[in-house]
Amino acid sequence: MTETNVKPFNLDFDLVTGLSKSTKSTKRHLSKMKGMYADDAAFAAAVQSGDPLVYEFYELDLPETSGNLLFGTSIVYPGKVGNEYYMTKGHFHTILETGEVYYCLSGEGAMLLENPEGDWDLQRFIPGQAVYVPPRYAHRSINLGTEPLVTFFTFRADAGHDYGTIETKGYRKLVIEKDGKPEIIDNPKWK
Ligand SMILES: O=P(O)(O)OC[C@H]1O[C@](O)(CO)[C@@H](O)[C@@H]1O
Ligand SMILES: [Fe+2]
Repeated sequence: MTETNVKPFNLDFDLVTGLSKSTKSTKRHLSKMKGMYADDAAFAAAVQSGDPLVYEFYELDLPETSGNLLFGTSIVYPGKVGNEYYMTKGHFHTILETGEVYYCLSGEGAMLLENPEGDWDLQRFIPGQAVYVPPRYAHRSINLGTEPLVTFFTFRADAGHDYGTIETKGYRKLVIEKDGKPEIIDNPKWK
């Protein structure tokens, strides 16, 4: 398939659950996130006792060209590993200069962003709020509530996902629960 012969189509995404009846999601269980949470003992215990589903999202089968847009929902379930909220792995785009847009449909949480130059930011997700991920920023969604955090995203189809940097270096910041409230702290594992 080329960019020019993709036909118009539509897909359903539930506004509350984020799930689609017409296409299959990609699921990430906790065991796929080794080393990403600060508390290794809490991580191992949670994997041992059932390896919970942390998040799922939709990956469209479109040609990965600069003229196409990939889109779908991302659903981060509520929960914590130790005192750290459930989150996505997070990634830079392989083409670092490509941005992305997220729009929160339900739940509450935040997007943690950081660029290679060391700037970082936490943008709040509440239903109806859009968050812009500028070029160069790694992005990770975090569920800070008690319901699934559902966002709709779209980005240039050739952007690609660079997980390596986050897997080896980690994020500069973490979001943990302290006295019942989210708090941003330095990541003790950041290299
Ligand atoms: O790529 P991660 O960090 O595992 O998180 C997946 C999310 O990121 C995206 O790749 C969009 O940036 C979606 O496919 C999905 O919502
Ligand atoms: Fe992305």
